[in-house]
Amino acid sequence: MRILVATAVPVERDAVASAFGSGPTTVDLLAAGVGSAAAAVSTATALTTAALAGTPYDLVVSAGIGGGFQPEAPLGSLVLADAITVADLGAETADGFVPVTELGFGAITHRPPDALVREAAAVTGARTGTVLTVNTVTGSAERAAELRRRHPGALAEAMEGFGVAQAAAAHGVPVLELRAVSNPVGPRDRAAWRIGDALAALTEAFGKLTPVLESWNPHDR
Ligand SMILES: O=C(O)c1cccc(C(=O)CC[C@H]2O[C@@H](n3cnc4c(=O)[nH]cnc43)[C@H](O)[C@@H]2O)c1
Repeated sequence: MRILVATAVPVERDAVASAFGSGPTTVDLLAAGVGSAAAAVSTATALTTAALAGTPYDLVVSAGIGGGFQPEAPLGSLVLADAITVADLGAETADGFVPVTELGFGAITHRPPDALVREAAAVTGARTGTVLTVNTVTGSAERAAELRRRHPGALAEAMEGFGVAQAAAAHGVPVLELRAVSNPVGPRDRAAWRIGDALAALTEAFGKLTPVLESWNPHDR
């Protein structure tokens, strides 16, 4: 079982690495960049490189900190995606936002394997729900409410999951997204972000999650 974990920034990558100590692991870590496009390019490159070397990945995990919708996803808690949905890929119309799928193009959602999500949530204590991918961090109550109206199952937002999932799908590799909540989705208050607590939660989660991922049989989907 070969696993690729893609974070956005090095501090998130290092938080995941802290879960492994110095022993051998089947997990490779990648700081893939902030935003969906950077994450997609970096992840696709890593997947292609591994495949060409004859050692393809079996699973990709998009991981890092994220905003949590309140009160369902409190600061310091974990959210595991049962759906990875891009929230702002579409068109503004006189009737409001229309996703690209309703315009006849592409996809807006990738779905991680059900059984693996259930098992991973049980071992980490993560809540399961939709994790939105956005290009702009939400900064107002109005935008948060609009996202909740359009995505009633959303528990968290971040900026990379959909890009990582697009790359994984192009390679036929299953994907997970795990977010540790560093801030509420809503009015911007950068001083209230609890990044340290979220990174600690990410480390603890990977300590519990990795044995589950390593023993997962991809045919149990
Ligand atoms: O403070 C800012 O202005 C700012 C603007 C863009 C990005 C950031 C980050 O620190 C984001 C880093 C990383 O964290 C994820 N993240 C964390 N909270 C949220 C959120 O509420 N909404 C979306 N993304 C979030 C994201 O995946 C970034 O990669 C700060």
